[in-house]
Amino acid sequence: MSGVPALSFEDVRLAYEGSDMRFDLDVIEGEWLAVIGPSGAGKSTLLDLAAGFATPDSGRVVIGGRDMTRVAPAERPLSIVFQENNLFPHLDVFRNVALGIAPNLRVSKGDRRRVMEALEAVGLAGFATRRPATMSGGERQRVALARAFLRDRPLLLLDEPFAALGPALRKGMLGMLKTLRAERAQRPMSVVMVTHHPDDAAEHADRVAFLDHGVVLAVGPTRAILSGQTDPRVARYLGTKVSDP
Ligand SMILES: Nc1ncnc2c1ncn2[C@@H]1O[C@H](COP(=O)(O)OP(=O)(O)OP(=O)(O)O)[C@@H](O)[C@H]1O
Repeated sequence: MSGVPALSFEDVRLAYEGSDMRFDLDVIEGEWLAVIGPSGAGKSTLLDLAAGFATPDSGRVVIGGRDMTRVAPAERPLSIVFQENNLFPHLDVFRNVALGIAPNLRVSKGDRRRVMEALEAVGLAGFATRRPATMSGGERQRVALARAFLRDRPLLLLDEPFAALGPALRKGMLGMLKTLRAERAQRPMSVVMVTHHPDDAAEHADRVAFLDHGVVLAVGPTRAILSGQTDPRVARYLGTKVSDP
């Protein structure tokens, strides 16, 4: 896939005890890239490196054409949604979302309107004064999505944010994400989504990167990668049989 990279890992190396990682990967502006691979492959670490929660031993992390390798997480032009613990438990839903645009929680009238619109967009119009502990997992993840979209950063990192939800709810959440993203088609948000569900990748991703043992073993168009035909190691992971050419 050609185009301007929104995020590049340029020979990024990181060694933890027992695992060596080395990433070379471009995420193209406006694409939805799914990251799949076995447990321990380095998928979350890849996102941590992009977000600045991990610092490479060598190599560069470039976001929007700027070297961000040593830039603090808060200064990076991206949002990240994790599987859980995205919200501050002592703040109500309104404040949790408002943090996306007003880190000191000094909220103008315009901000207030935008927060309420974001909550409405994720179907949580009546939830502004609720605390996260009183909500379901799916509702909490919708709050996190509302905040991510309100922040309006060009890059959205998803670390299995819907993994703890049932299949129908997960599908619904991904559909909502797709809709929210389509609403700003003139400023496409690049998405990097770690998932253990190839079906989710098949439905939403433009491309898939397959990681194993800390390296990107295969990357390419979703259908080609998920067919298992491009790399037998992907086929083994997916449990698919590769037919003879
Ligand atoms: N902060 C850390 N300190 C030491 N080792 C780490 C750290 N973070 C990750 N690792 C190790 O790096 C390797 C990759 O971990 P990572 O969480 O990125 O894998 P993953 O592909 O996301 O796995 P899973 O699908 O199980 O979430 C693992 O061996 C893990 O133990």
